[in-house]
Amino acid sequence: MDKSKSFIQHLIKPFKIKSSKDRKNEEDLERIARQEQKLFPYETLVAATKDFHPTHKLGQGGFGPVYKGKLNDGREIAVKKLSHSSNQGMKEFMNEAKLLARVQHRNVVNLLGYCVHGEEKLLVYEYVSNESLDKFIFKSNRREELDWKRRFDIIAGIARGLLYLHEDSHNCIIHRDIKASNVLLDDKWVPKIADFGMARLFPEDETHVNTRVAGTNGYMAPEYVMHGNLSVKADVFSFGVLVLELISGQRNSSLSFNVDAQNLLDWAYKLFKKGRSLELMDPTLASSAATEQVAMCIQLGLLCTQGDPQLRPTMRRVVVMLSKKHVNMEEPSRPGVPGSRYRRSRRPPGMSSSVGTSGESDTHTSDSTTNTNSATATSSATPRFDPHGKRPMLS
Ligand SMILES: Nc1ncnc2c1ncn2[C@@H]1O[C@H](COP(=O)(O)OP(=O)(O)OP(=O)(O)O)[C@@H](O)[C@H]1O
Repeated sequence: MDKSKSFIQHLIKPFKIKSSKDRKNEEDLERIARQEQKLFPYETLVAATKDFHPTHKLGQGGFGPVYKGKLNDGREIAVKKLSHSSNQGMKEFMNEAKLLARVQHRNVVNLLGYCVHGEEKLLVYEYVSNESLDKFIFKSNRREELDWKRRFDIIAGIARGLLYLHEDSHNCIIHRDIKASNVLLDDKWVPKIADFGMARLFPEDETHVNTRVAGTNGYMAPEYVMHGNLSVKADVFSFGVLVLELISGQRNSSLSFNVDAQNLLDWAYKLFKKGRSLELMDPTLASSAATEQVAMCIQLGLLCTQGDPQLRPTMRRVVVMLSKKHVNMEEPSRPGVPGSRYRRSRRPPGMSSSVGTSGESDTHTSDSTTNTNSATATSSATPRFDPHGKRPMLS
């Protein structure tokens, strides 16, 4: 009986007059479908940025100019026009962008979608209203805006964002370019990691040489610079450098005062060994610092920048350490000598793209509980090159 009733209801359902609730549901579904598509019409971006007007330009990065825009629904966006040096085909670009647009986390700059127009390729990001971290920590007139609590929360947020990219997003994403200028701050000082997955959008072939220039930066893990061995531990190294920069207000690549050390890592290690870590601290933090927490973060920064990638903790362990009041931490060994970035060189044949999807050669396995080797660094004797454009020139 019940069965036949439901059969009849099923038959008459399509003929029922739609209620406003039904219509609303349908509209919602359409909206969700459109959002899922993540494909922005070019005209929408032209209107949002006032035809890419120079006054809307936020800056020029290595991948092309970035413009601020506002969508009709009021959302603010940042539109990155990829330079034509990306030799990726349209279909591949759309596939990769679609994949990256699924990467969503509070501590990464979310990619809202993408657009293709003729030869042009564009990425549409959520707009992050405050500036990048480097504009605060290295500028004497802005340092005070970041007291210790804010800096600690920023460290913890970046750690969570990186953990997500490494372990919790659909594919493992090794960022490769963690640095202060790639962390944007929102109006509540929440840190957002920018520029993840760019290597996926800029694959190279042997005939294509991108002229992206990157200067010395002091963030790159030595094993990556020297041997092209890429693993999540390269990001852990860069994260460690960033932690020590956030605490000291000094750039690793250029200490602004005279100390008996080659760079910030070396200085931090020497102070740590003498039991005087806190001397590393930015003087503007004196009144707000929780000294025990600062000392813990210095030790954490040193653990992350150890020369041996296998000794560096995973981001999962970093997040755990940061969430505890008291942690037993290992004694850090000597820091690695950070690498510099030079003009991109050609990629050797057979090198895969950067996101560590399974089956690619830049793979890793993350050990989420221990501090032992979680990186399966590539062990080829031939140096391998990062298709991001930040390559060492080894010859
Ligand atoms: N989502 C965003 N919201 C707000 N501003 C942004 C956003 N993305 C980028 N910007 C700004 O646009 C400018 C260019 O950024 P982009 O990331 O392209 O290059 P960069 O970080 O300056 O250099 P590089 O490409 O070498 O990392 C920067 O000033 C950055 O702060």
